[in-house]
Amino acid sequence: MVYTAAVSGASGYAGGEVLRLLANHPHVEVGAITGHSNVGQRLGELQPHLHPLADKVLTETTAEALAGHDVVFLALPHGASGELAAQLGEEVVVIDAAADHRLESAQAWEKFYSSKHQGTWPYGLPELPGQRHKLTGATRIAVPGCYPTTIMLGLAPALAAGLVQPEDVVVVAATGTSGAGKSLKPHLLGSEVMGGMSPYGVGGVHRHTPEIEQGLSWAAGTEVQVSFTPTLAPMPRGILATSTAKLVPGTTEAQLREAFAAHYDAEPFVHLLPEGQWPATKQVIGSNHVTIQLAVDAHAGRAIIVSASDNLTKGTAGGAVQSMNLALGLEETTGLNLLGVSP
Ligand SMILES: NC(=O)C1=CN([C@@H]2O[C@H](COP(=O)(O)OP(=O)(O)OC[C@H]3O[C@@H](n4cnc5c(N)ncnc54)[C@H](OP(=O)(O)O)[C@@H]3O)[C@@H](O)[C@H]2O)C=CC1
Ligand SMILES: CC(=O)N[C@@H](CCC(=O)OP(=O)(O)O)C(=O)O
Repeated sequence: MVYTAAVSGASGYAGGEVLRLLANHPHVEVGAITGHSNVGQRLGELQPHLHPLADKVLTETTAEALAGHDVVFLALPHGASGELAAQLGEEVVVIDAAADHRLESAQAWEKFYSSKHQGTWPYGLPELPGQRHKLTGATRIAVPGCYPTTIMLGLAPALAAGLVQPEDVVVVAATGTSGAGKSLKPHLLGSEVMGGMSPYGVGGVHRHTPEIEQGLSWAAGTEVQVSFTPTLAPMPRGILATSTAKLVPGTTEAQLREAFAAHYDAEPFVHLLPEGQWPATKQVIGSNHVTIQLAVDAHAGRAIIVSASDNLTKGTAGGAVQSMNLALGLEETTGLNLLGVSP
């Protein structure tokens, strides 16, 4: 069986990565590809690494252009994505990389996105407790943000097992520049980014904070409070998140390791590394993997959990294709790479 898929935002980073994965997917044929300022351009000029699709031309991003496909990937800025999604037929499977339908709380949405809440879709992170069955056969899926994917997968097993306290979770994470998209921004110029690191969105104001709290609260079965600080690192791709949480007194490292093993042993894309090995972005670049390692800081009474992902693969497009596979009833791993490209 071959399904047709349209990809909007095909000139951008997320859309480009969706196309890279679909070009190798045995059950998908790429149909319409759409853009905004790059309409009329050949894909080969915009995404030269996608040579099998080079002669496809970007058309205007409209509901009409996306109609007639089995699957539509939305890889557009939030807002534009929500507006378009509302015009798509109910029968088509819509996989949205943007944030418009991720948050259940209208209050949190309005606070962090300053626009009207559009409702919630099944959340495309099957490894989070309780989510996989909602994705099977779904026709609307909201793909998580890249930081939330990496951070929630690192913390969920500890919270679900009740081994860390839910009200004192602290996360500092570094991301590569592609997380900010392909459009020109002065703070992303090579001369600003190369050779140094800098924080941004400090003080609980980053819009991924409510998304991380939402997913971790689902996992914990109680409200989780997170202090999240993102930083920008001089690399094109990758996220490395260091999460710490106060241990429930008496919790041992062995108990934590058991909880992670129970959670992830059967998961193809999430791995607790062997003791002594630590996650590094280079090991996961280009793959749909999230790698995790943990330690107990007995002095501080905290669990330290480090997780790594490729923000464009598992953090966006890989998560999107994994979600599509579930929606269509395909093997979840189809078309997805299990190996990184290190070094
Ligand atoms: N980059 C990442 O790591 C992640 C991204 N996401 C989400 O994926 C989405 C795309 O992000 P990303 O690819 O990084 O961004 P880019 O800036 O790289 O790409 C944006 C794409 O959207 C198109 N576009 C811009 N404005 C409009 C509009 N008003 N109407 C229709 N199309 C428009 C652009 O077309 P053109 O170039 O032709 O103007 C381009 O194809 C965003 O919602 C982002 O939050 C989610 C997780 C991680
Ligand atoms: C470096 C950088 O700016 N990264 C972006 C990552 C956000 C993202 O890609 O996800 P959403 O889909 O939730 O917007 C940021 O911190 O906003």
